[in-house]
Amino acid sequence: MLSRSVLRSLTHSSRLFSTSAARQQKVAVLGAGGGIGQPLSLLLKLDPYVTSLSLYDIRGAPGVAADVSHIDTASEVTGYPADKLDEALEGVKVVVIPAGVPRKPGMTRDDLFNTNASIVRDLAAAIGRVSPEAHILVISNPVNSTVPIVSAVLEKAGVYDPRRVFGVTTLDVVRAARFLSQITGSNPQDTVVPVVGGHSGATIVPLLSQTEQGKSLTGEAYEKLIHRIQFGGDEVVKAKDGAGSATLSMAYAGARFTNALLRGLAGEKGIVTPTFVKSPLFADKGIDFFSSPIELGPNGVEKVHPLGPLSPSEEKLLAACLPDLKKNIEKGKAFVAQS
Ligand SMILES: NC(=O)C1=CN([C@@H]2O[C@H](COP(=O)(O)OP(=O)(O)OC[C@H]3O[C@@H](n4cnc5c(N)ncnc54)[C@H](O)[C@@H]3O)[C@@H](O)[C@H]2O)C=CC1
Ligand SMILES: O=C([O-])CC(=O)C(=O)O
Repeated sequence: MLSRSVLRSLTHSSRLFSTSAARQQKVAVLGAGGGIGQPLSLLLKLDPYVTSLSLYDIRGAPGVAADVSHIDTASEVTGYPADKLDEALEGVKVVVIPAGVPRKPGMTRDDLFNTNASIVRDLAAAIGRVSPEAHILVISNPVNSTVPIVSAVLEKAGVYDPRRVFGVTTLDVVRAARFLSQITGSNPQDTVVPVVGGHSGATIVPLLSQTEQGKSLTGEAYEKLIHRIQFGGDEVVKAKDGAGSATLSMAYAGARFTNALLRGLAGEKGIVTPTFVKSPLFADKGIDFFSSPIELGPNGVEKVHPLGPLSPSEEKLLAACLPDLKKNIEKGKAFVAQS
């Protein structure tokens, strides 16, 4: 079991905009014109920790910015067209990246690599040049590879701080809470499931044994729930039938993670949530990025929490996760090495 205080923190950190802002920050969204970018920009406009919102896309960001800017919260909103990336990044403390193509039915997240790897690489290079101290929140898939890509680009540029690069895996946590609560009848807001590993299929490892509501689930009910959490993205891809993947639930998850980070940066204590970061947990197996509950603070990552005791089923899930994750990470690194 994770310690009581970590579990309490996970619960506390699973609220969107739960407190009033102590310190505010400039936030940029790269890919703001897209299916995730638009509702994410809307939700960030509502976040009291955001003082200024910089919306960039190769298509449509000024229009989204004009629209969102009419909402009656205090933050300033500016839209930047394709040729104004550097301006969009000036002075930003947090950059959220949902730029890139989404899946269509029949595709894996890894099938997006060929298009999205270079998009993310080029955006990371611009961040490294213009706002090297920014915290970078990567949504673009495949997250298991795009986070190593961003990290390697910053490393090449000599500005890498592993405490400031995050893969956003919050949607897995959101789905786990929702799907489990549908079975148990619990309130999803109080149903906090640590989800660790990576963000695709078998690399997504939900730790139901560590939750009050999930620990007694066994047999077919357990197997079905694990499958649903691991392949929740496919449900949406199938239902959208060629029109993309999760956008609205992802915008919610992205806004929630951004808010958690902003609260940590502002000095709030006890902000703990899973996110895919440079991690020592499986570094001895050559896997140096991993998602586990992370404590967020003024410098970004303050503490990487261990996984805690796993059930025999979770040990099996972890064993299946690690080789896939290793391949995804190595693919990202190799891409930058060859660029
Ligand atoms: N981490 C996660 O849990 C999730 C990740 N995703 C991923 O998020 C990404 C975006 O998904 P959607 O918003 O649905 O796609 P979308 O196609 O609706 O939007 C993507 C946006 O990125 C923009 N874009 C492309 N190249 C760009 C560049 N170089 N600079 C700035 N903007 C650029 C496009 O113009 C478009 O507006 C996909 O890779 C998807 O797989 C989606 C859901 C969940
Ligand atoms: O399934 C996809 O391609 C988008 C995604 O990452 C998710 O919804 O978890």
